[in-house]
Amino acid sequence: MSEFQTDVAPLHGAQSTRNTKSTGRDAARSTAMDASNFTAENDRGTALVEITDLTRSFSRRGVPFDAVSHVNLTIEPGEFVAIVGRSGNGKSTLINMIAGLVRPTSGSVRIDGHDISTLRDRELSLLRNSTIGFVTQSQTLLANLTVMDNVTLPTMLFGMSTEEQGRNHKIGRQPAVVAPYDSSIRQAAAGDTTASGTIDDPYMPDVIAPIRDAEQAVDNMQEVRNNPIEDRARTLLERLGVGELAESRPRELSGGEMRRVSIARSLMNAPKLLIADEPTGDLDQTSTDIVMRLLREQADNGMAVLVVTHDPDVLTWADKVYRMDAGALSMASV
Ligand SMILES: Nc1ncnc2c1ncn2[C@@H]1O[C@H](COP(=O)(O)OP(=O)(O)OP(=O)(O)O)[C@@H](O)[C@H]1O
Repeated sequence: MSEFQTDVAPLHGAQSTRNTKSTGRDAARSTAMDASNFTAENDRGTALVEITDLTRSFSRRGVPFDAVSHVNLTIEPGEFVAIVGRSGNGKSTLINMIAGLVRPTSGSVRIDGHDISTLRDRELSLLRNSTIGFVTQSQTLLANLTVMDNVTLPTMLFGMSTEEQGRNHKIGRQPAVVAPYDSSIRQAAAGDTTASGTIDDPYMPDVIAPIRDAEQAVDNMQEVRNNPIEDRARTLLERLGVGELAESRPRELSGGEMRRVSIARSLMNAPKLLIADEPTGDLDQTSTDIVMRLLREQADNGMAVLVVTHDPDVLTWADKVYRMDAGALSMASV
């Protein structure tokens, strides 16, 4: 077993989504988020993602059209799904609806047993922060933080103590950290005006959880030095081939390096569902293989992985490949 598997994989294995009963992560999460009336347990079946007859309409020059049209899709824990399709065919709109960033026109998205259309903004934010890791197509690292601070920042935003993090780590539990939803992190970085990637949607609710003491969280970064959270971040960065960049600033990184750092950040929370929009977009073959091997391992440890890609190399790692064509989703032959 590799060093990475020793240090990182047990976090996933210990709370495999194949076991959807209450886990240490659930307990820690509810404590840290004060969400006693909200659990992310999937008590309605085994599928982590259930999309039913999902449609999203936009209009262009006054003419309505379906960017996503009557899509049905189910993703089980441990399943690696890839979606391909030409530009403008609705892939990003679909994954943004799955992540709760864009409201459907009709149809439903059920994540981990919850119909997200029935959730209030705060509940949706909690579900997303506790369940989903999201790697966006655009770069969203915070320019005024180091790579290490970017990767560990999500663990700070809900204020779990270092002691608590260490306790959970020792027993193989997932610390109560938030999935790195890029916009919320961007907002958390006071004065950061360089990050991009805002999803501009008139129907998008304010689903970003209020970030308590975000600036203080950044100030408290030193507190997490030499603790299990930082160890995990470093292990992920090393696994992704960017470990030596931990103290660098994003402006010092290439596009492919930033992409890998974003992937590390998305995995910090060991989310039940990882959504990645073109995760290998800036990467050469070697780096693509490194990233895909890591994502494949996450799926093998129970994470549901959904990747949108134009990269044929990615498809060989997936369990299922779908094609998006004019908003309609169909199974693709690879
Ligand atoms: N907010 C919006 N308002 C109007 N039209 C939109 C909006 N967002 C997306 N669209 C349109 O919906 C269609 C699908 O866009 P989407 O970004 O989902 O495609 P995509 O398959 O992800 O493309 P790419 O591969 O280039 O990222 C496109 O025609 C796009 O112009």
